[in-house]
Amino acid sequence: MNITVIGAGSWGTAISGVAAARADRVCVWSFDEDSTKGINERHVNPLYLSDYTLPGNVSASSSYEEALRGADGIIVVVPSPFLRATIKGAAPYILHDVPVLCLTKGIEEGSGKLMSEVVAEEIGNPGRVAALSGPNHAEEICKGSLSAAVIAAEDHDVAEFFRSLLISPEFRIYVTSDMIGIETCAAVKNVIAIVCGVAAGAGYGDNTLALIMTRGLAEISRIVHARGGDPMTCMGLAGMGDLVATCTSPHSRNRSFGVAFAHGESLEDYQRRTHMVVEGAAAARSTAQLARSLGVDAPITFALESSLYQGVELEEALRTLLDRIPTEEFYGLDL
Ligand SMILES: NC(=O)c1ccc[n+]([C@@H]2O[C@H](COP(=O)([O-])OP(=O)(O)OC[C@H]3O[C@@H](n4cnc5c(N)ncnc54)[C@H](O)[C@@H]3O)[C@@H](O)[C@H]2O)c1
Ligand SMILES: O=P(O)(O)OC[C@H](O)CO
Repeated sequence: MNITVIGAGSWGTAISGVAAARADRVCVWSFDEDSTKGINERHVNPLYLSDYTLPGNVSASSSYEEALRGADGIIVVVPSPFLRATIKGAAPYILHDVPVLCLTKGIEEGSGKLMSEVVAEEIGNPGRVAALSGPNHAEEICKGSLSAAVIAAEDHDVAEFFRSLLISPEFRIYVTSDMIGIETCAAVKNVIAIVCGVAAGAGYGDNTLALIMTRGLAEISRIVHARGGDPMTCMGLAGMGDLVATCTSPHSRNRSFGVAFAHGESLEDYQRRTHMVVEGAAAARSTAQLARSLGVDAPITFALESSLYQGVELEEALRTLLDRIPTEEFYGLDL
Protein backbone atom coordinates (compact mmCIF):
# COMPACT_ATOMS: atom_id res chain seq x y z
CA MET A 1 0.00 0.00 0.00
CA ASN A 2 1.27 3.48 -0.95
CA ILE A 3 0.43 6.46 1.26
CA THR A 4 1.05 10.11 0.42
CA VAL A 5 1.36 12.65 3.22
CA ILE A 6 0.87 16.25 2.04
CA GLY A 7 2.79 18.45 4.48
CA ALA A 8 6.17 17.98 6.17
CA GLY A 9 5.91 20.13 9.29
CA SER A 10 6.08 18.56 12.75
CA TRP A 11 2.80 16.62 12.49
CA GLY A 12 3.36 15.59 8.85
CA THR A 13 6.76 14.20 9.81
CA ALA A 14 5.45 12.28 12.83
CA ILE A 15 2.38 10.85 11.06
CA SER A 16 4.57 9.68 8.16
CA GLY A 17 6.47 7.56 10.65
CA VAL A 18 3.22 6.16 12.08
CA ALA A 19 1.82 5.34 8.60
CA ALA A 20 5.12 3.75 7.56
CA ALA A 21 4.62 0.93 10.07
CA ARG A 22 1.70 -0.49 8.01
CA ALA A 23 2.23 0.98 4.53
CA ASP A 24 4.71 -0.40 2.01
CA ARG A 25 5.78 3.09 1.03
CA VAL A 26 5.07 6.59 2.33
CA CYS A 27 5.90 9.65 0.22
CA VAL A 28 5.76 13.05 1.91
CA TRP A 29 5.10 16.18 -0.14
CA SER A 30 7.12 19.03 1.34
CA PHE A 31 6.89 22.76 0.67
CA ASP A 32 10.48 23.15 1.89
CA GLU A 33 13.18 21.69 -0.37
CA ASP A 34 15.48 21.32 2.65
CA SER A 35 13.02 18.88 4.23
CA THR A 36 12.76 16.91 0.97
CA LYS A 37 16.53 16.66 0.71
CA GLY A 38 17.02 15.71 4.37
CA ILE A 39 14.35 12.99 4.31
CA ASN A 40 15.65 11.46 1.06
CA GLU A 41 19.35 11.60 1.96
CA ARG A 42 19.33 11.00 5.75
CA HIS A 43 15.76 9.99 6.72
CA VAL A 44 15.66 13.13 8.85
CA ASN A 45 13.59 16.27 8.40
CA PRO A 46 16.14 18.93 9.32
CA LEU A 47 13.48 21.61 9.90
CA TYR A 48 10.98 19.77 12.11
CA LEU A 49 11.54 17.00 14.71
CA SER A 50 15.16 16.97 13.60
CA ASP A 51 16.16 14.41 16.26
CA TYR A 52 13.67 11.86 14.87
CA THR A 53 14.83 9.31 12.29
CA LEU A 54 12.10 8.29 9.87
CA PRO A 55 11.70 4.64 8.80
CA GLY A 56 13.50 3.63 5.60
CA ASN A 57 10.26 3.32 3.57
CA VAL A 58 9.55 7.07 3.86
CA SER A 59 10.68 9.30 1.01
CA ALA A 60 9.88 12.90 0.11
CA SER A 61 9.20 15.06 -2.91
CA SER A 62 8.40 18.70 -3.55
CA SER A 63 6.45 17.75 -6.71
CA TYR A 64 2.74 17.03 -6.28
CA GLU A 65 2.77 14.72 -9.29
CA GLU A 66 5.65 12.63 -7.98
CA ALA A 67 4.42 12.53 -4.37
CA LEU A 68 0.88 11.48 -5.35
CA ARG A 69 1.73 8.91 -8.04
CA GLY A 70 0.13 5.54 -7.15
CA ALA A 71 -1.31 6.74 -3.82
CA ASP A 72 -3.84 4.35 -2.24
CA GLY A 73 -4.57 6.81 0.58
CA ILE A 74 -3.71 10.46 1.22
CA ILE A 75 -3.11 12.32 4.50
CA VAL A 76 -3.35 16.13 4.36
CA VAL A 77 -1.47 17.97 7.11
CA VAL A 78 -0.48 21.49 6.02
CA PRO A 79 -1.25 24.45 8.31
CA SER A 80 -4.70 25.95 7.70
CA PRO A 81 -3.55 29.23 6.11
CA PHE A 82 -1.90 27.21 3.30
CA LEU A 83 -4.50 24.45 2.97
CA ARG A 84 -6.65 25.69 0.09
CA ALA A 85 -3.73 26.73 -2.14
CA THR A 86 -1.86 23.50 -1.44
CA ILE A 87 -4.79 21.19 -2.09
CA LYS A 88 -5.71 23.16 -5.23
CA GLY A 89 -2.19 22.49 -6.52
CA ALA A 90 -2.40 18.81 -5.62
CA ALA A 91 -5.96 18.24 -6.88
CA PRO A 92 -5.09 17.40 -10.52
CA TYR A 93 -3.02 14.42 -9.27
CA ILE A 94 -5.61 13.05 -6.80
CA LEU A 95 -7.75 10.26 -8.27
CA HIS A 96 -11.52 10.46 -7.69
CA ASP A 97 -11.92 7.46 -5.36
CA VAL A 98 -8.75 7.62 -3.23
CA PRO A 99 -9.60 8.13 0.48
CA VAL A 100 -8.25 11.32 2.07
CA LEU A 101 -7.67 12.03 5.77
CA CYS A 102 -7.38 15.65 6.91
CA LEU A 103 -5.25 16.39 10.00
CA THR A 104 -5.22 20.18 9.65
CA LYS A 105 -6.86 22.06 12.54
CA GLY A 106 -8.61 25.28 11.61
CA ILE A 107 -11.60 27.15 10.22
CA GLU A 108 -11.21 28.95 6.91
CA GLU A 109 -11.33 32.72 7.23
CA GLY A 110 -14.16 34.32 5.29
CA SER A 111 -16.03 31.12 4.39
CA GLY A 112 -16.18 29.60 7.93
CA LYS A 113 -15.56 26.22 6.28
CA LEU A 114 -14.01 23.31 8.15
CA MET A 115 -10.75 21.90 6.82
CA SER A 116 -12.31 18.72 5.39
CA GLU A 117 -14.86 20.90 3.60
CA VAL A 118 -12.07 22.92 1.97
CA VAL A 119 -10.35 19.70 0.88
CA ALA A 120 -13.59 18.20 -0.47
CA GLU A 121 -14.44 21.39 -2.35
CA GLU A 122 -11.09 21.26 -4.17
CA ILE A 123 -10.92 17.53 -4.93
CA GLY A 124 -14.58 16.47 -5.20
CA ASN A 125 -16.26 13.27 -3.94
CA PRO A 126 -16.70 14.55 -0.33
CA GLY A 127 -17.74 11.13 1.02
CA ARG A 128 -14.11 9.91 0.79
CA VAL A 129 -12.78 12.71 3.02
CA ALA A 130 -12.26 12.02 6.75
CA ALA A 131 -10.75 14.07 9.60
CA LEU A 132 -8.50 13.05 12.50
CA SER A 133 -8.04 14.98 15.71
CA GLY A 134 -7.08 14.51 19.35
CA PRO A 135 -4.39 15.34 21.92
CA ASN A 136 -1.45 14.51 19.65
CA HIS A 137 1.73 16.49 20.10
CA ALA A 138 4.02 15.35 17.29
CA GLU A 139 7.03 15.40 19.63
CA GLU A 140 5.43 12.62 21.70
CA ILE A 141 3.85 10.59 18.87
CA CYS A 142 7.18 10.19 17.08
CA LYS A 143 8.64 8.68 20.26
CA GLY A 144 5.79 6.16 20.48
CA SER A 145 4.43 7.68 23.67
CA LEU A 146 0.91 6.33 24.43
CA SER A 147 -1.68 8.57 22.73
CA ALA A 148 -5.16 8.45 21.21
CA ALA A 149 -7.06 10.20 18.43
CA VAL A 150 -10.48 10.09 16.83
CA ILE A 151 -11.27 9.77 13.12
CA ALA A 152 -14.52 11.24 11.84
CA ALA A 153 -16.03 10.29 8.49
CA GLU A 154 -19.44 10.13 6.87
CA ASP A 155 -18.46 6.83 5.28
CA HIS A 156 -17.55 4.20 7.89
CA ASP A 157 -15.32 2.34 5.39
CA VAL A 158 -13.18 5.45 4.93
CA ALA A 159 -12.79 5.81 8.71
CA GLU A 160 -11.87 2.11 8.96
CA PHE A 161 -9.31 2.40 6.14
CA PHE A 162 -7.39 5.07 8.03
CA ARG A 163 -7.95 3.52 11.45
CA SER A 164 -6.35 0.26 10.33
CA LEU A 165 -3.49 2.20 8.73
CA LEU A 166 -2.62 4.26 11.83
CA ILE A 167 -3.68 2.20 14.86
CA SER A 168 -1.07 0.58 17.12
CA PRO A 169 -0.81 -0.32 20.82
CA GLU A 170 0.76 3.14 21.33
CA PHE A 171 -1.70 5.08 19.16
CA ARG A 172 -5.32 4.23 19.95
CA ILE A 173 -7.76 5.35 17.25
CA TYR A 174 -11.48 5.78 17.89
CA VAL A 175 -14.09 6.61 15.22
CA THR A 176 -17.16 8.84 15.02
CA SER A 177 -19.45 10.28 12.36
CA ASP A 178 -19.47 13.81 13.88
CA MET A 179 -17.11 15.60 11.51
CA ILE A 180 -18.46 19.05 12.45
CA GLY A 181 -17.93 18.40 16.15
CA ILE A 182 -14.42 16.98 15.75
CA GLU A 183 -13.16 19.71 13.45
CA THR A 184 -14.77 22.62 15.30
CA CYS A 185 -13.25 21.42 18.59
CA ALA A 186 -9.86 21.06 16.86
CA ALA A 187 -9.87 24.65 15.64
CA VAL A 188 -11.31 26.47 18.64
CA LYS A 189 -9.26 24.72 21.36
CA ASN A 190 -6.20 26.41 19.86
CA VAL A 191 -7.78 29.82 20.55
CA ILE A 192 -8.44 28.86 24.16
CA ALA A 193 -4.85 27.57 24.51
CA ILE A 194 -3.42 30.93 23.46
CA VAL A 195 -5.55 32.63 26.11
CA CYS A 196 -4.30 30.13 28.73
CA GLY A 197 -0.75 30.98 27.66
CA VAL A 198 -1.48 34.69 27.98
CA ALA A 199 -2.85 34.13 31.49
CA ALA A 200 0.17 32.03 32.49
CA GLY A 201 2.54 34.62 31.00
CA ALA A 202 0.76 37.38 32.90
CA GLY A 203 1.31 35.51 36.17
CA TYR A 204 -2.13 34.04 36.80
CA GLY A 205 -2.31 30.70 38.61
CA ASP A 206 -3.81 27.26 38.00
CA ASN A 207 -7.28 28.30 39.18
CA THR A 208 -7.36 30.85 36.38
CA LEU A 209 -6.19 28.31 33.78
CA ALA A 210 -8.92 25.91 34.90
CA LEU A 211 -11.46 28.74 34.63
CA ILE A 212 -10.39 29.58 31.06
CA MET A 213 -10.36 25.93 29.99
CA THR A 214 -13.78 25.21 31.48
CA ARG A 215 -15.50 28.33 30.15
CA GLY A 216 -13.57 27.75 26.91
CA LEU A 217 -15.09 24.30 26.61
CA ALA A 218 -18.57 25.84 27.12
CA GLU A 219 -17.75 28.31 24.33
CA ILE A 220 -16.59 25.51 22.03
CA SER A 221 -19.74 23.47 22.68
CA ARG A 222 -22.01 26.43 21.87
CA ILE A 223 -20.27 26.84 18.51
CA VAL A 224 -20.35 23.09 17.80
CA HIS A 225 -24.08 23.00 18.55
CA ALA A 226 -24.86 26.08 16.44
CA ARG A 227 -22.80 24.70 13.56
CA GLY A 228 -24.85 21.47 13.62
CA GLY A 229 -22.44 19.17 15.48
CA ASP A 230 -23.02 17.09 18.61
CA PRO A 231 -22.03 18.95 21.82
CA MET A 232 -21.18 15.56 23.42
CA THR A 233 -18.20 15.41 21.05
CA CYS A 234 -16.72 18.21 23.19
CA MET A 235 -16.37 15.70 26.06
CA GLY A 236 -14.17 13.42 23.96
CA LEU A 237 -10.60 13.28 22.68
CA ALA A 238 -10.97 16.09 20.15
CA GLY A 239 -12.69 18.32 22.70
CA MET A 240 -11.69 18.04 26.33
CA GLY A 241 -8.73 15.77 25.55
CA ASP A 242 -7.05 18.11 23.11
CA LEU A 243 -8.03 21.19 25.11
CA VAL A 244 -6.24 19.86 28.19
CA ALA A 245 -3.14 18.80 26.22
CA THR A 246 -2.84 22.06 24.31
CA CYS A 247 -3.60 24.38 27.23
CA THR A 248 -1.09 22.71 29.55
CA SER A 249 1.72 21.22 27.43
CA PRO A 250 5.15 22.82 27.01
CA HIS A 251 5.05 21.39 23.45
CA SER A 252 2.07 23.54 22.49
CA ARG A 253 2.93 26.37 20.10
CA ASN A 254 -0.43 28.01 20.84
CA ARG A 255 0.13 28.07 24.59
CA SER A 256 3.75 29.15 24.33
CA PHE A 257 2.86 31.89 21.84
CA GLY A 258 0.29 33.13 24.40
CA VAL A 259 3.04 33.32 27.05
CA ALA A 260 5.32 35.17 24.60
CA PHE A 261 2.50 37.53 23.58
CA ALA A 262 1.89 38.42 27.23
CA HIS A 263 5.60 39.27 27.42
CA GLY A 264 5.33 41.57 24.41
CA GLU A 265 6.39 39.37 21.44
CA SER A 266 4.33 39.80 18.27
CA LEU A 267 2.75 36.91 16.36
CA GLU A 268 4.99 37.57 13.37
CA ASP A 269 8.16 37.52 15.50
CA TYR A 270 7.11 34.33 17.29
CA GLN A 271 6.38 32.48 14.03
CA ARG A 272 9.61 33.72 12.42
CA ARG A 273 11.63 32.63 15.46
CA THR A 274 10.10 29.15 15.69
CA HIS A 275 9.36 28.48 11.95
CA MET A 276 6.01 27.14 13.16
CA VAL A 277 2.43 28.18 12.56
CA VAL A 278 0.28 29.28 15.51
CA GLU A 279 -3.06 27.93 14.30
CA GLY A 280 -5.03 29.54 17.12
CA ALA A 281 -4.09 33.01 15.91
CA ALA A 282 -5.73 32.47 12.52
CA ALA A 283 -8.56 30.60 14.25
CA ALA A 284 -9.22 33.54 16.61
CA ARG A 285 -10.29 35.60 13.63
CA SER A 286 -12.13 32.87 11.68
CA THR A 287 -13.89 31.54 14.79
CA ALA A 288 -14.98 35.04 15.81
CA GLN A 289 -16.41 35.58 12.30
CA LEU A 290 -18.17 32.22 12.44
CA ALA A 291 -19.57 32.81 15.95
CA ARG A 292 -20.93 36.23 14.94
CA SER A 293 -22.53 34.76 11.80
CA LEU A 294 -24.15 32.03 13.91
CA GLY A 295 -25.25 34.47 16.63
CA VAL A 296 -23.18 32.62 19.25
CA ASP A 297 -21.64 34.38 22.24
CA ALA A 298 -17.89 33.62 22.22
CA PRO A 299 -16.36 36.11 24.68
CA ILE A 300 -12.96 34.44 25.07
CA THR A 301 -12.46 34.24 21.31
CA PHE A 302 -13.68 37.83 20.83
CA ALA A 303 -11.23 39.04 23.52
CA LEU A 304 -8.26 37.35 21.81
CA GLU A 305 -9.36 38.61 18.39
CA SER A 306 -9.52 42.17 19.71
CA SER A 307 -6.02 42.10 21.17
CA LEU A 308 -4.41 40.28 18.23
CA TYR A 309 -6.04 42.21 15.41
CA GLN A 310 -7.82 45.32 16.69
CA GLY A 311 -5.06 46.89 18.77
CA VAL A 312 -6.86 46.38 22.09
CA GLU A 313 -4.38 46.11 24.97
CA LEU A 314 -4.35 42.72 26.72
CA GLU A 315 -5.35 44.28 30.07
CA GLU A 316 -8.38 45.92 28.44
CA ALA A 317 -9.40 42.69 26.68
CA LEU A 318 -9.16 40.87 30.01
CA ARG A 319 -11.21 43.58 31.74
CA THR A 320 -13.94 43.14 29.12
CA LEU A 321 -14.07 39.45 30.05
CA LEU A 322 -14.09 40.11 33.79
CA ASP A 323 -16.79 42.80 33.50
CA ARG A 324 -19.23 40.10 32.44
CA ILE A 325 -21.53 39.18 35.32
CA PRO A 326 -21.37 35.44 36.10
CA THR A 327 -24.87 33.96 35.95
CA GLU A 328 -26.06 30.37 36.23
CA GLU A 329 -23.34 27.93 35.21
CA PHE A 330 -25.56 25.91 32.88
CA TYR A 331 -28.16 27.55 30.66
CA GLY A 332 -28.16 24.53 28.40
CA LEU A 333 -26.81 25.19 24.95
CA ASP A 334 -28.01 28.80 24.64
CA LEU A 335 -25.51 30.03 27.21
N1 LIG B 1 2.60 19.88 15.56
C1 LIG B 1 1.74 19.09 16.18
O1 LIG B 1 2.06 18.47 17.19
C2 LIG B 1 0.35 18.93 15.64
C3 LIG B 1 -0.47 17.94 16.19
C4 LIG B 1 -1.76 17.79 15.73
C5 LIG B 1 -2.23 18.63 14.73
N2 LIG B 1 -1.41 19.58 14.21
C6 LIG B 1 -1.97 20.38 13.11
O2 LIG B 1 -1.34 19.95 11.91
C7 LIG B 1 -1.29 21.04 10.97
C8 LIG B 1 0.12 21.17 10.46
O3 LIG B 1 0.93 21.63 11.52
P1 LIG B 1 2.45 21.25 11.76
O4 LIG B 1 2.65 21.35 13.22
O5 LIG B 1 2.79 19.98 11.09
O6 LIG B 1 3.19 22.44 11.00
P2 LIG B 1 4.49 23.24 11.49
O7 LIG B 1 4.06 24.51 12.13
O8 LIG B 1 5.36 22.31 12.26
O9 LIG B 1 5.22 23.56 10.12
C9 LIG B 1 4.81 24.52 9.20
C10 LIG B 1 4.66 23.84 7.86
O10 LIG B 1 4.13 24.78 6.93
C11 LIG B 1 4.83 24.61 5.70
N3 LIG B 1 4.67 25.83 4.89
C12 LIG B 1 5.23 27.06 5.09
N4 LIG B 1 4.81 27.91 4.11
C13 LIG B 1 3.99 27.18 3.30
C14 LIG B 1 3.23 27.50 2.15
N5 LIG B 1 3.23 28.74 1.62
N6 LIG B 1 2.48 26.53 1.57
C15 LIG B 1 2.45 25.28 2.09
N7 LIG B 1 3.14 24.92 3.20
C16 LIG B 1 3.89 25.87 3.80
C17 LIG B 1 6.23 24.33 6.14
O11 LIG B 1 6.97 23.74 5.08
C18 LIG B 1 5.97 23.34 7.26
O12 LIG B 1 5.74 22.05 6.72
C19 LIG B 1 -1.81 22.26 11.73
O13 LIG B 1 -3.16 22.46 11.39
C20 LIG B 1 -1.68 21.87 13.20
O14 LIG B 1 -2.63 22.51 14.01
C21 LIG B 1 -0.15 19.75 14.62
O1 LIG C 1 1.40 22.79 19.30
P1 LIG C 1 -0.01 23.21 19.08
O2 LIG C 1 -0.49 24.20 20.08
O3 LIG C 1 -0.22 23.66 17.65
O4 LIG C 1 -0.95 21.92 19.28
C1 LIG C 1 -0.66 20.78 18.55
C2 LIG C 1 -1.82 19.80 18.56
O5 LIG C 1 -2.98 20.39 18.06
C3 LIG C 1 -2.04 19.15 19.91
O6 LIG C 1 -2.98 18.12 19.77
